[in-house]
Amino acid sequence: MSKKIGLFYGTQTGKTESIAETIRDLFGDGVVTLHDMSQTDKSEFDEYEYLIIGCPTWDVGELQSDWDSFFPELDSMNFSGKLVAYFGTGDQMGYADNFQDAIGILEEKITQKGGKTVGYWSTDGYEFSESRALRNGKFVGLAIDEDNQSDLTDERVKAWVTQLKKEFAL
Ligand SMILES: Cc1cc2nc3c(=O)[nH]c(=O)nc-3n(C[C@H](O)[C@H](O)[C@H](O)COP(=O)(O)O)c2cc1C
Repeated sequence: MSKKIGLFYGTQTGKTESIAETIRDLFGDGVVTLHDMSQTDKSEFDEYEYLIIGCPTWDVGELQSDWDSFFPELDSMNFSGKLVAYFGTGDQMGYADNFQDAIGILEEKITQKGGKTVGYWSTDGYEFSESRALRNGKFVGLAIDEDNQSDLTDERVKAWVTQLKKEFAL
């Protein structure tokens, strides 16, 4: 296995895809390969020991549809030995009781299948009521809100990528 990072994302209206492209660019040439879950086979995960998982929350607390279709496949996959970082996009005002649930759902399953989570993210600066993405008071990964806080996106993504470079020990 190489020290390359596979970034697997789903998107409905393009916001998560745009963040995925920014993350790829910030890591620099040839480090991150993007995989759109609308056209991804589970064997493609085998190529990486470093993974970034991107998923927006849709339909009030649900996975984006491509991740939703793929979800049962995770049961037959093995993430042992892999470091896994998560990022989501969501709407903390419109869906305050389900903010970023999707990355919480994916992290729970992938951790059960042996993945080790990196890239936890503080909840400072967000206002919401409930989220399945919380672990010990932090988000399981980067929480982006393009609907209400797009002005903060660039600095959040930059800070998180800097953090990940250390946690992935690249
Ligand atoms: C019908 C609908 C349901 C949504 N449900 C949630 C939700 O439960 N939690 C959340 O955080 N965001 C929710 N959102 C906001 C989206 O996750 C957000 O706009 C996201 O950035 C879309 O990403 P995409 O463009 O990559 O699909 C919802 C948006 C819509 C239109």
